[in-house]
Amino acid sequence: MISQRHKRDAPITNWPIVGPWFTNTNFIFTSNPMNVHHITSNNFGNNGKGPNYNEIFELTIQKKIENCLIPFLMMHPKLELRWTCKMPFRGSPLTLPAPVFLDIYDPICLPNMFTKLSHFAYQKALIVMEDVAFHRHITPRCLWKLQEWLQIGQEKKFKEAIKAFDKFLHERIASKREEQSRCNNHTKKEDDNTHSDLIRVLMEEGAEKGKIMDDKYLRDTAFTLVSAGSGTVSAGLSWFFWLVSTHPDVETKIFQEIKCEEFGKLVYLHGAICEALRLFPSIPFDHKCTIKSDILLSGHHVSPNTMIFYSLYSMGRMERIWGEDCMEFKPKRWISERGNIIHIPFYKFIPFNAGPRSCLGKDITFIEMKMVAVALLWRFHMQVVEGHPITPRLSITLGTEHGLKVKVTERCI
Ligand code: HEM
Repeated sequence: MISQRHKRDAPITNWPIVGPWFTNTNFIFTSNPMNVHHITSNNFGNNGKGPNYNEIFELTIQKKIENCLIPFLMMHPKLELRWTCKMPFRGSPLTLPAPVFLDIYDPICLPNMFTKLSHFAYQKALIVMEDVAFHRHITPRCLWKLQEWLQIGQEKKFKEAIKAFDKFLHERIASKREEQSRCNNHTKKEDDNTHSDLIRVLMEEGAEKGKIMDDKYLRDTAFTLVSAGSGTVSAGLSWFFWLVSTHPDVETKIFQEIKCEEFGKLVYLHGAICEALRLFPSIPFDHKCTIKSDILLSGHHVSPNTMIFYSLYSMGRMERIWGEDCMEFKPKRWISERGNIIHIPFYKFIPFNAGPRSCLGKDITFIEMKMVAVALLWRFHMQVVEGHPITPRLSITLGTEHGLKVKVTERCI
């Protein structure tokens, strides 16, 4: 059972908030699934991200598991492992999206262990960018704009982080261009032992069409995918493992399922991942901004240029949506009597958002999370270290404030 402190079973609410003109505060907070359905899908055309959005956000999986994750854990038998960083699975061998998309070396990854590389700087830069973006949501625009102009405080850190992340991406692009020209000079394709990754795929796609993809296009695409897919998956994995380690019955059932079923049929594991993302959605809140005036399905009138905030975190914990056991981690709620996954519309199960602007990485997320869960739970038993505080961390992504501390023991299988 999850702490009642997080429970949100108050009536489905809509709160309009209008502040003084100079604070640019014209918000509505809603947790009504019908309103969310209306703004994300039915009346999608009327709800953009708002004029300030761009300012706010200036901003071969199997191989990876086998070469990095498993060797890392096997090297540390009876390991008491603590992912001390704020995002436990970040900067650890489990940070998959960037290595997969950008073919970067991972210092912990065998055989790169002894190579001196400091690519984790890009992860730190991403965390700073997310924190500052969160601040921009809760600070009056005139204040953070002033900080930006004076280049002080959070805004100074933001500029430095963007610069560091850009440097990292441009280095990757330059190295891929070099690799490509080396390959072009080779006549035999068999000699090509370079890896396939996002940048290379985009370059090759351009070459097939007779185009050269410019650095800006490559940088922007890589930036979107790495920033959207890095912290979200790491946060989802952290909460998933915390929930599984604190619910031994669930761990046993997942283990039994992995033993008996093929990867594509892991229904109970799928339910457990949905439950983890329901209770701890990696992106805890979202917003839209109206273009023209509108009437929400709850009957509320909204004027143009109003920010409508909806809490994905609260909506995952509401009795009216999920029933009396809404605070329980219950993978079974996702499984029908016939043993299939129950489909729940996205405006109710909201972690990936709903409508045309929903997450493009949903399918890859389930594949990644299942692969990591199978690889780890099959070989290792994880036990959360008692007394270590587990508190959600407020940012654009919902990490754990003090990291996750678990004792990892190899199973006898
Ligand atoms: C636990 C994992 C994930 C969660 C919970 C999640 C959640 C979300 C949410 C809530 C949005 C909407 C954000 C908004 O309205 O501004 C979004 C958008 C997006 N996500 Fe994910 N995401 C996850 C993983 C990923 C991964 C792994 C990728 C890439 C491979 C990805 C790529 C994207 C992209 C490109 C968008 C922008 C879509 C658009 O604006 O049209 N996501 N995601």
